Amino acid sequence: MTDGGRDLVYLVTGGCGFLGEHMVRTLLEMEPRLRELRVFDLHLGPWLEALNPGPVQVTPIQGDVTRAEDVVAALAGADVVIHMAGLVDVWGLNDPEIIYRVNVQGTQNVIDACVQTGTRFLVYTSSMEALGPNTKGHPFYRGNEDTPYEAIHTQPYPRSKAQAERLVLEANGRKVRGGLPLVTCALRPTGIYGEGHQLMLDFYRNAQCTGGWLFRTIPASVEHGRVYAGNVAWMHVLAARELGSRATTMGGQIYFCYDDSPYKSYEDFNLEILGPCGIRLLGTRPLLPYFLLFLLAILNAFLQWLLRPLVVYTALINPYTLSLANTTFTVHTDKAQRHFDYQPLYGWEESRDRTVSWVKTRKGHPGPLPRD
Ligand SMILES: NC(=O)c1ccc[n+]([C@@H]2O[C@H](COP(=O)([O-])OP(=O)(O)OC[C@H]3O[C@@H](n4cnc5c(N)ncnc54)[C@H](O)[C@@H]3O)[C@@H](O)[C@H]2O)c1
Ligand SMILES: C[C@@H](CO)CCC[C@@H](C)[C@H]1CC[C@H]2[C@@H]3[C@H](O)C=C4C[C@@H](O)CC[C@]4(C)[C@H]3CC[C@]12C
Repeated sequence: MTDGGRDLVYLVTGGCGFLGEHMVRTLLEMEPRLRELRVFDLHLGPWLEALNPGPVQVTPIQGDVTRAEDVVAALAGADVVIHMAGLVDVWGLNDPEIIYRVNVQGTQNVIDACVQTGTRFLVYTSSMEALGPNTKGHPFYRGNEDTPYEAIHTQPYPRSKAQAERLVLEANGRKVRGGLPLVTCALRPTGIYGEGHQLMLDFYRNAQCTGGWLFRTIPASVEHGRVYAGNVAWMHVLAARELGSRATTMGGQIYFCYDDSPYKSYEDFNLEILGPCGIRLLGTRPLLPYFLLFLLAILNAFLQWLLRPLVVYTALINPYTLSLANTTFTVHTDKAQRHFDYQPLYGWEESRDRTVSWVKTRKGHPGPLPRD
């Protein structure tokens, strides 16, 4: 070991995204063996500049996971890769072919680069959507990694996450350069919230336009899984740290991401954050009958199709997001604790308060913000 035990090189793909920034900051704070942290992203954030100089060398790498040569160059000499770059799109913003290229081919490129360069440990950020909810609306009520569930993927984003996850798990045990086996695992967050969560800010700003009100559209009884970004990042730190010594247990495994965030409907959960920011939720039951919302979702999908040659029209509600928001999907598991001693770093109150404080700092700011 060198430099006071700092001997490891990590690469985080997608390190400048919402979760990526939490990942980078958590690694710097919580991984004492880190010598160099390479932050790979299509778009580099200006906040990276403030991280050097420090005890860890932070190396920003502007690159594209769909370009195999970019990935190989970034990975050469790295010990661990945390692969979270991806297109998160359930709104039809991107062509399905592009989603496939980034999420699936990009992941294959990361695996191939591990083999080529000799990087032995790969943690993949999958999603609950690799499993569900399915389009039949089957509830997944506080399930775990072994709960049987019929995964049906009709949409490009969840399909791509399921395909990429499979590639990662199947790559476990492949021989990398030097002859040692690759060790992989996949983490499946549910809906992530926290500082930098753009969609939370969008709900906040929408409510400001209606005098501080949000209107209930989803029954309070529909539970939606949520997890704090700082805990998701912490789970990645621990998984990456333990993959070497617990390869037999952890290699090729999936883990749901979980913490103490309460089980609530999507809107009731958002209110836990937005309530302290002065927002109220109108109605104890949905204010619009479901069939009207469904018609609105269909209309939005039709408009998207109609306008496609001219503009990419997107709306929050489409048939898929509506079905997602209206289907119970929550997890209750301790697999990560059993396999690699995971305990949430932040309790619920702290996770909530950190997010509330962040929303409040954005309060008076007009229009969309660049991430900082
Ligand atoms: N946000 C959630 O609720 C959630 C839930 C479950 C899983 N996830 C997964 O977590 C990961 C991060 O999601 P996020 O919410 O931070 O999204 P995000 O869009 O904020 O971050 C993704 C990052 O990947 C980068 N990226 C996109 N295409 C790239 C390419 N071709 N090459 C290199 N970098 C590229 C983007 O520039 C961005 O910085 C994704 O893999 C996503 O599927 C997110
Ligand atoms: C009916 C609307 C009025 O309030 C609410 C619509 C909410 C939807 C836009 C969101 C409901 C569920 C969200 C998704 C879920 O939290 C899990 C996800 C998995 C992850 O991999 C990416 C993000 C997302 C798809 C997330 C996106 C937003 C919702 C569909």
